[in-house]
Amino acid sequence: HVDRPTLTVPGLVQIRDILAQLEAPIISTLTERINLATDPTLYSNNGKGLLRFLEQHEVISAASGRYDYGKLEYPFTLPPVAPDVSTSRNAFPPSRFHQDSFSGNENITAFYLNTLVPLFTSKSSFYYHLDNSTINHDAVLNLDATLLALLSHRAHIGKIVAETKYASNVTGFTDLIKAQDAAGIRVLVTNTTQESGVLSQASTAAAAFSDAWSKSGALVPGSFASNLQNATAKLFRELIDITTEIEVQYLLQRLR
Ligand SMILES: O=C(O)C(=O)C[C@]1(C(=O)O)C=C[C@@H](O)C=C1
Repeated sequence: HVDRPTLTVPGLVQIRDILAQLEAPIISTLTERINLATDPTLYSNNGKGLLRFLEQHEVISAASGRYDYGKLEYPFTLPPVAPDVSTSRNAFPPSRFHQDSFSGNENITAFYLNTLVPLFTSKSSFYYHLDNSTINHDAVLNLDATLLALLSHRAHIGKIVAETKYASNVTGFTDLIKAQDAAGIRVLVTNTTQESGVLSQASTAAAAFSDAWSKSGALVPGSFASNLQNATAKLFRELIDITTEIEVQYLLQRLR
């Protein structure tokens, strides 16, 4: 992969801005999805139907370059991008992005199916059908696909968080990487003050979105605001954990 471009990662302050800017689109999509009635059979067999839907869409997305090297977008159903290998002709100095082989998408899918989908309890739909059916598999799956892609992108920003943290503490990380000390790396990348800020901003955004939907005249059940708040809290707690795992796995492979 010598022909891969040399991509330099931004600093931590800028990357945290990028993470913060993804909160509104994520909670906006969650707001739409939580207001559609859900047929649970859509997610049976470990989400087989959802994954089949994703695969058809991801084939089209891949053709437009969505999952190319350095996009920080990773498909749920297609083969992963090959990892980088450092050689003397193709070196990876600190701050140069180094593709690893880990994907957090399996964790994201499991969380989505087991924790988030059960919170999609709306009985009504904003699609009006003359037969009074609230079922709209395609609209539901499209929002699932949009939301999953956003969650995956957000979590995989962890790869560049990891790179920039490595670049600012090369000696500290090198020994841990050589020892393949995942627990030690996890301690070094974790910042609980930052986590609290992320969670509180997500909570503020969820309140703003439920407010805006109600004030804009959308049809919402009485439990909408608290359901959205609850789903958002669970979602961002999990996103931070998966982002952290992606950071750790990235660093374990950083010196390859
Ligand atoms: O901002 C960081 O330092 C990150 O590593 C990102 C992030 C997050 O997912 O938002 C993950 C782990 C840290 O404990 C704090 C925040």
